[in-house]
Amino acid sequence: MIEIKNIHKEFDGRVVLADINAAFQQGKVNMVIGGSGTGKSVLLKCMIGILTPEKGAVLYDGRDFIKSDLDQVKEIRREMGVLFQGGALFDSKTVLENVRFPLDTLTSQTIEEKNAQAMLCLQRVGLEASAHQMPSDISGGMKKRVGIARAIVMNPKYLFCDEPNSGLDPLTAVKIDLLIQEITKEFNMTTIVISHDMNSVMRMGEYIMFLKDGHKVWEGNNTNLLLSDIPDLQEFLSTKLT
Ligand SMILES: Nc1ncnc2c1ncn2[C@@H]1O[C@H](COP(=O)(O)OP(=O)(O)OP(=O)(O)O)[C@@H](O)[C@H]1O
Repeated sequence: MIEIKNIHKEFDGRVVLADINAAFQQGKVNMVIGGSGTGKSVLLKCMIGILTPEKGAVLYDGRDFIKSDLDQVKEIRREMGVLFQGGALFDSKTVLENVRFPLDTLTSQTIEEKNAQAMLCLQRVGLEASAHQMPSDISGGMKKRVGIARAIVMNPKYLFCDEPNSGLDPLTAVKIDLLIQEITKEFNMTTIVISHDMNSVMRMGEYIMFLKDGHKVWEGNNTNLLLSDIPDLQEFLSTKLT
């Protein structure tokens, strides 16, 4: 489980996250939704340590990430997998080398062990046949799957996905959602997905947090989302569902 407590972040005096609290459950797909510029990515960056909030705590199974010493920060970081928006693959590396990259930088395994582990993850996402291709030679959906394989190569406890469906056609988006759902259950991970895509939210949002202007306005799940009578949420949904 990941808990965030009173996360407060500002840039040059402008508040972009105001006292955000949430508990993201293990074995579930937890989603952060909201309009553009409402603080979703800043929240994710505060959680994975790219940004430091002015106030608040991020607890990884009780371990306070922000207050941790360097050794514990490293330990928690090794337990995180991140699927960045756009995939963030290295163009000059093959698919296999991209997936192997975390193992190359964070482990002392032999090359054979690392290749075997990377191939297992590529098999898991159905891309073993593309191991030796370059990112420029594969489709957008395949790139996302490579990004997922790389995110899970260290057997993470916590998986973060920033807009996993952006730029994908609807059919490929469904496949990526299913894959994220399946691996969340398979590895019992705490998965956090940032999304704009209401189809995706309705498909897999077991816990959903709605942000508006840096405030948490609503939380719930995909069965009670449409029943909410919160005006800000209704307005957001009306722009997405029409
Ligand atoms: N490094 C930064 N310096 C200053 N302001 C920033 C920085 N990063 C984000 N912001 C501001 O913080 C606010 C929240 O941004 P954020 O990227 O979290 O939005 P978002 O909800 O993820 O939007 P989108 O869905 O469009 O990606 C925005 O007003 C943005 O301009």
